[in-house]
Amino acid sequence: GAKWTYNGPEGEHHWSKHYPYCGGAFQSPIDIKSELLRFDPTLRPIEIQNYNLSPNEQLTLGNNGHSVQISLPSKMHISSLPHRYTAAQLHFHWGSSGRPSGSEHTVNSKQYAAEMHVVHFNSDKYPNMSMAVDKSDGLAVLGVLIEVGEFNPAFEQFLMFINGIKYRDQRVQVPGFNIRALLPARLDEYYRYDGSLTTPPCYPSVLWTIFRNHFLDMATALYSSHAQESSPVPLNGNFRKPQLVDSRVVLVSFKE
Ligand SMILES: NS(=O)(=O)c1c(F)c(F)c(S(=O)(=O)CCO)c(N[C@H]2CCCc3ccccc32)c1F
Ligand SMILES: [Zn+2]
Repeated sequence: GAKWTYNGPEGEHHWSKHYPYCGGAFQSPIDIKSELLRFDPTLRPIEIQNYNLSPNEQLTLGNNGHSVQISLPSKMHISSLPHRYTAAQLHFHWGSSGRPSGSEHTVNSKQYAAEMHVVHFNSDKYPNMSMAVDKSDGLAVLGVLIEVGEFNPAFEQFLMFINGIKYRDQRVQVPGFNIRALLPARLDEYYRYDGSLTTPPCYPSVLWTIFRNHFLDMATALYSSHAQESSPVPLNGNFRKPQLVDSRVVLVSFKE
């Protein structure tokens, strides 16, 4: 598709010119405000399968010019939703040196240092991500709000390789590790709402599950430009601003 960025003439306020859904309803992220919350006792703890990957497995860590992503094996999936949602990839959103906070979702307007998304597709109904990405029951994304705090060794499992993917379209193979360790201890406390991809084409196809915050120390220099480009463009501030909630309600699995 057309180029898009987080700032400037192809920034988020212009996305809807080429990607109409970006100007539509059910958009993500949102500011998760206390007054929107409705306790739902039917929300079960998230159950995930095969997240503990062996070091013999190779994962592809890549810089796609919009984020750092790790491709995930299809044995990883969420088993507690009405359909099986199979993992496709995980990626991050973060701030910049000038604006250190870079989470997409905010809680009562508090923006966290960063946010991790583990993207899954409904493999009961669709053969792959491409077929699922624009269907209303197509995707389920697990979101982790990340605070800068004591170092989490699990992130080190791939951060040590990040110098190999400084530029767009660079990829490296990294040994598998326990992806579960990137998620918070409690998978029973989360916010749940119907939303969208937070990047173009912004399809309203995502069942969002946002866990409470997490600790992480993530710092390194990445670029959204190719290695051969003379003037490197830093890859940072890759977060979209909160969107209109309209008449949506955010369900919550825990009492404040
Ligand atoms: N915040 S978000 O909405 O979860 C989100 C991102 F923010 C994000 F940057 C990406 S991206 O890295 O692929 C770069 C832009 O598409 C994705 N990719 C998804 C949706 C697009 C198609 C596709 C195909 C295979 C695997 C993953 C994906 C994304 F879902
Ligand atoms: Zn994301």
